[in-house]
Amino acid sequence: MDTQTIIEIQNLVKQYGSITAVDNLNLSICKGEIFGLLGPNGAGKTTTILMLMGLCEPTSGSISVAGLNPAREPILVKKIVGYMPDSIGFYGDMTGRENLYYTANLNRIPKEEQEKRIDFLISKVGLKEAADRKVREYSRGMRQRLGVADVLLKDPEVVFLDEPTLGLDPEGTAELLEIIKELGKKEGKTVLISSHLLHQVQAICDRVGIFVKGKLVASGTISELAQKIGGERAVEIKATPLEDFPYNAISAMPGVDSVSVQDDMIIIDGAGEELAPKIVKALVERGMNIYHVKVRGSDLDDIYRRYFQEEGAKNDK
Ligand SMILES: Nc1ncnc2c1ncn2[C@@H]1O[C@H](COP(=O)(O)OP(=O)(O)OP(=O)(O)O)[C@@H](O)[C@H]1O
Repeated sequence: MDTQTIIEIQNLVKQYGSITAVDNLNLSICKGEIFGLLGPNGAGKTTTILMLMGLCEPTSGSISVAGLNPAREPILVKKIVGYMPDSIGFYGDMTGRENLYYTANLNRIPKEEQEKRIDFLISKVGLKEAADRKVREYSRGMRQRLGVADVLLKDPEVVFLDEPTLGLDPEGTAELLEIIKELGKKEGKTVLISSHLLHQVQAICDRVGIFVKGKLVASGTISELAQKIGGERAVEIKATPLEDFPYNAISAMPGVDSVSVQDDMIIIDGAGEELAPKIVKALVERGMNIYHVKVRGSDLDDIYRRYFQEEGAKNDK
């Protein structure tokens, strides 16, 4: 990945009266990175995105997007960023293609480029079959895919997606996530996704930032966050036949504190990420069938839960 910084946020604060929506945010995002802004409702994600686009003025602090200051140069910033809000408005009585032409004209994309670009994007988001149907007949998944095409029309360097998969069925979600992933990996676009759907974010983001009450309480890759918080260091395994499980051999492994069985799950306390492959190897060598392996604390759900517990505990003091 190109490690050139494209978004730089320093000491950013946004206050609405007595509410501090964004509280001293510092964050750098690299070109081509897919970054997940995570947090519950009201954590300050949307306010941050609006300030990055120059649609809302910071109370204090500084922002640079591709070298531009969104508060002072909002028109230039709007040329290089694309924004897909959580509910996108399309004209229902126009077709998907017509809606894209409408946006292309609004964005002053030269007429001679419009057809090629729109055809390309329609096929990119998998709407070839549906492009000439009225948008009011579209499913939510199709509308979201049209939304991605709409955002990409002006070929933005940075794409902001607010809760892009909200309300989609699993198939629609998987398709949309694949499209988003390609934006970063194949096209070098920088993508910021605001979401509270952790598994989806985990599947496609290079790094995530966890927001709680306007504060960025942690940021990094999933494994960095797991390390920072000092995971539970337990490995859980489902393997059969359970009676063949080599308790003594596994208990004797350096680092293992204890081995126990909870329902049909074997829990190996003390064993972290490093020991998991060795344990699996030992079981396979003994002819066991493995159905499930998880290093507890390494999952974004665990990390998220623990950050919230920590922040809750601080606020209770
Ligand atoms: N225009 C506004 N006027 C007053 N308060 C606002 C305004 N916009 C946001 N807020 C407040 O700022 C805080 C952060 O809101 P924001 O919408 O940025 O959070 P969010 O993390 O995006 O949440 P959501 O997931 O619900 O969109 C909330 O307390 C919200 O009520």
